[in-house]
Amino acid sequence: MLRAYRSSEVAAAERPLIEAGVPLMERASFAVSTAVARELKARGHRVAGSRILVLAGGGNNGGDALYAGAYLARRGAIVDVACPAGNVHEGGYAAAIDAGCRTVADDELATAARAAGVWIDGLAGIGLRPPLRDPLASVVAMLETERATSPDEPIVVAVDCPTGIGVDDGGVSGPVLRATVTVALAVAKPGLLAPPASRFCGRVEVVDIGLSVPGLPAVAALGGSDVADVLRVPDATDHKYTRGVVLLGTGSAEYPGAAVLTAGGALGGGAGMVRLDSPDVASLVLRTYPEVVTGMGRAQATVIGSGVPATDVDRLRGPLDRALAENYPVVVDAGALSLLKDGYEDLPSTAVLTPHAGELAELLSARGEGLTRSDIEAAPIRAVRLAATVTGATIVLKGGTDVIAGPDGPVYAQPARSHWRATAGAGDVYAGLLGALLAGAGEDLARAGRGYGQPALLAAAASWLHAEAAHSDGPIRAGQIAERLPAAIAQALRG
Ligand SMILES: NC(=O)C1=CN([C@@H]2O[C@H](COP(=O)(O)OP(=O)(O)OC[C@H]3O[C@@H](n4cnc5c(N)ncnc54)[C@H](O)[C@@H]3O)[C@@H](O)[C@H]2O)[C@@H](O)CC1
Ligand SMILES: Nc1ncnc2c1ncn2[C@@H]1O[C@H](COP(=O)(O)OP(=O)(O)O)[C@@H](O)[C@H]1O
Ligand SMILES: [K+]
Repeated sequence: MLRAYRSSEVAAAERPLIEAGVPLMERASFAVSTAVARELKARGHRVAGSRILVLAGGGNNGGDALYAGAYLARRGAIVDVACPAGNVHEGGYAAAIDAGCRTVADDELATAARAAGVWIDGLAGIGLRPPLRDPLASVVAMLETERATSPDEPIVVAVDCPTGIGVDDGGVSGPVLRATVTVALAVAKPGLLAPPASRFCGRVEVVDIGLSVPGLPAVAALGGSDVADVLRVPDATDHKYTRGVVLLGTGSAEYPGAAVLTAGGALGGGAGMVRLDSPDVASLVLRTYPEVVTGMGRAQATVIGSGVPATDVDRLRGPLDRALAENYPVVVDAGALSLLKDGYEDLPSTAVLTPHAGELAELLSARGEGLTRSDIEAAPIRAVRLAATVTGATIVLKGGTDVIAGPDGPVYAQPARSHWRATAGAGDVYAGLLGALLAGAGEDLARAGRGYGQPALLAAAASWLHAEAAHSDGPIRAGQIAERLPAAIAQALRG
């Protein structure tokens, strides 16, 4: 699991170590120099003879970059050092000069940038309060143009974070220096995991510098082994009912395929049994999935709304109210989200809402929170937290990175592995899959009560599996994502 902590929490955890003389900066800069060497080697280059540009701001982030430059110069790299902030970390600068680095004047920066195959971005780290001010703002804008137009794009290694991102809120409010790889010191930071900032980070590598940050992370991203920990694997005592029954109120005469796709998601996600309560589309679903049972009945999780137009959702009130009354989990997707615009003031965390940004904007405005779709896309962490607080429910904001929050606990940010996933019906598969994971835990969730954080964790696990199943180098259909879910589950369980 990648765990991200806010800059104030990192700074508080650092303080006693720094006071005790623990050489955090030496460790950080050594890790950065190792990352640079690894990037060079991966492209068939050696450190000796490579041209490297150190971009050093006036804070400790600049210090890390300068000491890293000194290590690399001692290994034979040709290292230029630019300090465009007007001030500089003195110890780091002295070490760099001592190791043979060359200082670049401000008017030589563009030329030095063009000549270097690697840029080390130490302009600002967790001490930055965006938006970036001049002179750094213009320097970053110039470097970004240089990077984007260069025939040989440089490898940009960001120290701790790409300069310019909102480290704590994941926002982007000015120029940002896009990274190839971000070397996160000790722990990730929210902006490294959550969009839009995470889109500027490249690969995120967390390096151990002997600093641990206590408490729950603000943002987390599950890996395969975390998913394996929460999956319910059947044993000799299980039968279809204990594994979890998913009831689907999905699909309609207008969008019949959504019922097929949610059923595929639930079956592929390991449901013990799938029941379908959508008479209009039952024969279509049975043609693809004869395993599905039609009609109402007991279920440990309910999925409603996928492929049901808002004009036809009244029939879903029954299953929704029953799930809420019995405290069983319910996934509220697509058209069914419109049911929540009136009433349903205080939902439990076992109600999991799966909007895209447009649907979340509509839901929030119906609840008196005037956020537009673009406000939500600019600040998804804030939007899901707000929506979870306002509704009491667990929120899955679907997109290139799924951003998930319950009424408390961390926000989960689960990235797509391929953007070919953005295809019609992929969300229906997700809703069915999530239904299966929730049904597997349904009895426990029903017992645990309203504010329990597990639904958000299960939604994050569903996002990981969905991303894995949708991983593709070319176009993929939603139906194929459903078919590949069993392999994704097996992959998580293999570790
Ligand atoms: N505290 C420590 O000893 C350690 C910190 N580490 C490094 O230190 C970094 C944090 O260092 P600092 O707290 O010195 O801060 P930073 O170096 O991240 O940033 C502060 C600098 O940015 C400038 N700045 C802030 N907001 C700005 C804005 N909006 N526009 C333009 N300039 C702006 C400040 O004037 C200051 O020069 C971490 O990200 C990490 O790289 C590591 O060396 C590990 C140990
Ligand atoms: N840019 C993107 N890259 C990867 N996945 C995406 C992107 N945008 C959306 N997705 C995913 O595609 C699916 C779309 O779901 P949704 O908007 O409900 O569409 P539909 O109703 O057609 O299924 C979600 O699982 C979402 O996470
Ligand atoms: K940086």
